[in-house]
Amino acid sequence: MATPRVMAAVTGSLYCAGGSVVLAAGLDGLPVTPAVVGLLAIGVLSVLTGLACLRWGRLLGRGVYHLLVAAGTVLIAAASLLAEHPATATALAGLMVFVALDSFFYFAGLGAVLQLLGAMAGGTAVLLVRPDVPDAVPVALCLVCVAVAVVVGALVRRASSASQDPLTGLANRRGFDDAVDRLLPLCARTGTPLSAALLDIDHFKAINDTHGHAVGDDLLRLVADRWSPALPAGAVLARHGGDEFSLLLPDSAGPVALAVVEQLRNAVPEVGLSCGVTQLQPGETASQLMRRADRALYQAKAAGRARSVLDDSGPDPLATELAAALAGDPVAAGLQVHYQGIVTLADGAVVGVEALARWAHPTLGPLSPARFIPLAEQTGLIGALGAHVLRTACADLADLHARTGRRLLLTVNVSGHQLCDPDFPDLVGAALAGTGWPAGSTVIEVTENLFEAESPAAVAALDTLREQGLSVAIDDFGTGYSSLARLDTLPADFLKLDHSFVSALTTSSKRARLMRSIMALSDALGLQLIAEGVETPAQADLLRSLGCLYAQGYHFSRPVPIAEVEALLDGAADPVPAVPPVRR
Ligand SMILES: Nc1nc2c(ncn2[C@@H]2O[C@H](COP(=O)(O)OP(=O)(O)OP(=O)(O)O)[C@@H](O)[C@H]2O)c(=O)[nH]1
Repeated sequence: MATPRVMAAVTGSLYCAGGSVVLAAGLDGLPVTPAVVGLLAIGVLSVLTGLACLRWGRLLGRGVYHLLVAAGTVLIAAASLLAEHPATATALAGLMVFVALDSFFYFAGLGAVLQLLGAMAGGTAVLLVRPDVPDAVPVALCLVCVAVAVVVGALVRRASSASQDPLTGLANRRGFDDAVDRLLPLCARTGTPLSAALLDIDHFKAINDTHGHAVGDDLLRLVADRWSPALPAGAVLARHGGDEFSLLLPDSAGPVALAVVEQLRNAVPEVGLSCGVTQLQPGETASQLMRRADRALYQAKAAGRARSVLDDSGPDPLATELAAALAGDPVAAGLQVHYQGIVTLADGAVVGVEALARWAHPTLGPLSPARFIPLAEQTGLIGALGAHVLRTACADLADLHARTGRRLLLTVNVSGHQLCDPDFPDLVGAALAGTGWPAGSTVIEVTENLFEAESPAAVAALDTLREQGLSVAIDDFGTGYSSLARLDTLPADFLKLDHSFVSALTTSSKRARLMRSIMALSDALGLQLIAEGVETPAQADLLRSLGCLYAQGYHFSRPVPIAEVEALLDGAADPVPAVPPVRR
């Protein structure tokens, strides 16, 4: 049977097609007469109904489609009656074939037959009242409608058997997936609960091995036969595969679903069953729901089998809050951007800033980025968060430039996930264009691991960004496993030396020698080095003596809001405006 999405697409398309035919018939009948106006009105109404159906039809219940199909019959009959020429009337009555198609595609049994009879009666009646149409035409129309209905009905039956498990007669995995796809958006929209469960026969392989597959098959049939009549209304039971059954329970919250599953287990006391139950969480996809059911099933098995486990672990509430903050007003929700100065080691002058996401949570207070950045990565919110940081930072620095005349270098962290989004370069371009901040003063920071993963999409995005005039920095350099020999092939302009490397500088002479070598290497490759995590004057002095030009760290400045960045500029050791590092 067709899903709401398919019914919307088919009904919408057929209404548009039929409406266009009626419009063409109306325009053919010019000059304007009342009949022509009527035809044009029917045509326009049909096309508009079709477009509305294409847009919103998937939200409608099956009952509304009965009305839409019946309305189609009425509109076609009216158009056929209004047509001036017998050939036009016949052609328009021929659109009843659409009704025959819909009836047996969407509905089963009496509902389908009544719709078909209505179409045949309507088409026959309007053609019979016209003396200029031969009597054989309505007969032919009826035959064509019946033929279409029979063929469509047979095809639908065959297609639905593809969704059925032949052994138990239950839905198979495909049928179950179709049911989830149908019910999940409906429950999400109406806010009614939806629960899912996986029920697995314990040690079924041993039953097969000991008593043979025929006994195993009998057991599967027995389970299905006992369960089917015990299910609550609206429940969908499927054989998910092998000895695993899946159950979908609309209108049931997790604890209710758990009780239903326990009843099912009790209905077959001779069979050991492990079950995982879970309730749909807001914003969850079908695969996330079933993954949690699977996790609960695994827990039931791990706890010793022959039991049910309810997985009530919903998504992290902070993720839900982060999603809401990013979708609404991120600033009001406390999402901020702070800036850590990048200085020239020679004089301590601030020449750039790294933009860093901060979350001053309204109730929990300031949250560590280690708490919410990985969460954003896991939940796919990192793109929206990164876009917010980028836009804010560009606007803040453009504003700072307008007020002080100081053009700082802006570095922004970007994850592999963001880079692999094909729209990312356009998003960056829009942020720059929208704020007037120049590409030449912007650096995209990516971690070394990105290149280890050798993601071609990410590397291609970096190439595109560099073509747009931005620079690229390899962040946390020294923590990954990048071969030094590969450094010359990376699309990068800066190396940001990780703080763990910097912190060991003053305690290990080997590190200092290694540092000298890295500087020589990066110099030879045209990469500018920025030392991160400089926390003590000794580290700064050593880096300076080794010839390192740029650094950042608590020794120079902590990350601060934009309002305090100006003070960093004022407090710079050298009153001469600093020149930011540029791409070579
Ligand atoms: N009789 C029969 N056996 C099937 C059918 N489909 C799959 N199987 C068998 O079902 C068994 C499922 O194996 P497992 O998933 O390891 O199940 P189990 O032995 O119950 O293991 P646990 O679930 O961990 O207790 C396999 O031996 C399959 O060959 C079927 O249609 N009929």
